[in-house]
Amino acid sequence: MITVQDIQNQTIAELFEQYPFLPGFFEENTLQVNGQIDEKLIDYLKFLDDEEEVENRAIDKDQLLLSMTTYISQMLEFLGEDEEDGVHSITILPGTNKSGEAEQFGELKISKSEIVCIVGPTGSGKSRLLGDIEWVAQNDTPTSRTILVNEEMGDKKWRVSSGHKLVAQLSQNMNFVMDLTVYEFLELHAQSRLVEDVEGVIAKIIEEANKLAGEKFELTTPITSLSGGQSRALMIADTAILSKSPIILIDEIENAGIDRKKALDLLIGEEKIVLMATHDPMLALMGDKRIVIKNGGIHKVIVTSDEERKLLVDLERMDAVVQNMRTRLRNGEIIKKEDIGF
Ligand SMILES: Nc1ncnc2c1ncn2[C@@H]1O[C@H](COP(=O)(O)OP(=O)(O)OP(=O)(O)O)[C@@H](O)[C@H]1O
Repeated sequence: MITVQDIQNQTIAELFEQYPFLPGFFEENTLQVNGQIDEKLIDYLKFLDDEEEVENRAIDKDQLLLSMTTYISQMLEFLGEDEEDGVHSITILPGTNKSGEAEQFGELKISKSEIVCIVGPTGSGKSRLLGDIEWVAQNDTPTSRTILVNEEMGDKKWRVSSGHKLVAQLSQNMNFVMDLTVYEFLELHAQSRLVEDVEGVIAKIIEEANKLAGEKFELTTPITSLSGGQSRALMIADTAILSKSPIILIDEIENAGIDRKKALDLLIGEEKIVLMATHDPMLALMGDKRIVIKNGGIHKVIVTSDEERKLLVDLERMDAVVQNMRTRLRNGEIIKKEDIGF
C-alpha cells in the first residue's frame, strides 16, 4: 500500500513519471500544474491553506492527499503492478482424501518459477487440487484443504477481484461462444489489460499460437470456427503473453493436438508458479516436482531426480517421433519401419 508519506515529499514531475496515470487525477480535480512541476507535492498543495480555496473545492489538503494515495494504490492494483502485493509462494495445507482420512504431509510450499506436475489415475482428484488452488480454499471445499498465499491465510479478494486474478486457468474445455474474429477477441483482451502496444501484442500472440497449432489460422478467422487444438494454442499464447496472474493452472494439454513442449516453454518463460495436471510422462518429468494423487488425497511429493531429467531427453526424442508420425499420417503419407528411427 502507498501512504501519504510516500508521495508528499516527491516532486510532481517525479510522481508523474512513476505513476503515468496520475495526471488524470490532477485533471479530474482541476489541479493546474503549469510552472510548478518541479515542486514537492506538499509545497504545491500549499494553495489549499487558503480557506476560501478549501471551501470552493469542498476538499482540504489532507483529504486530497488521502484520495490521491487511494487512487494511486487502486490503479496499481488494477494494473497488477503493486510490488508488495506480488505472489511469491503458495502453500497447500493438508485436508482429507475421498475416504475422509487425513492427508499425510505437513505442508507443501510452491514458489515462483517452480513447475509442479500433478499425476494420478483418472478420477483420482487432480482437477480438484487445481480447483482448490483457484478458489484459494479455506477448509471450504470437498477436500478440506487450505491454500496459503505468501505463507498467509488467503485473502478472499483473490476470489472476486477481476483486475487482479490469482490464477490463469487453462482447462480441458475451451468453448468459445462469442461471435468475434481472432483479432477482435485479442483486441478486447489486450485493451482490458490496458496494453499500450495493442497491435504489437496481437501480432505476437498469433505468431506464437501458430507455432503451437498444427494448422495455421488467421486474424480474420472467427473464434467459433477454430479447432480444439487451435483454440487451445490461442489461449496458451494469450495467457503466456497477456496474463498478469502469478499462477498458471493447466489441466491436461496433451490431447489438444498442439506442440506441448513448445507450449510449456512459452508458459514458463515468465516468472510464474505453474501447476499442471497431466497423464503424459514427458510433461510429468518436466516439472521440478510431482504431486501424486491417490483416492483424492496427496499421496506423495516426488522431486524430479537427475536420472529422470536425463531420461527426459530420450522421452522427448520418442515424443518427437510420435508427433512427426501424427503429422505425416494426417497429411496422408505412408509410414515405413525406418521412419521410427530406433
Ligand atoms: N479429497 C477429496 N474428497 C472428496 N472428493 C474428492 C476429493 N478429491 C477429489 N474428489 C472428487 O472426485 C471426483 C474426481 O476428481 P477429479 O475430477 O479431480 O479427478 P482427475 O484426477 O482430475 O480425473 P481425470 O484424470 O479424469 O481428469 C470429483 O468429483 C472431485 O470433486
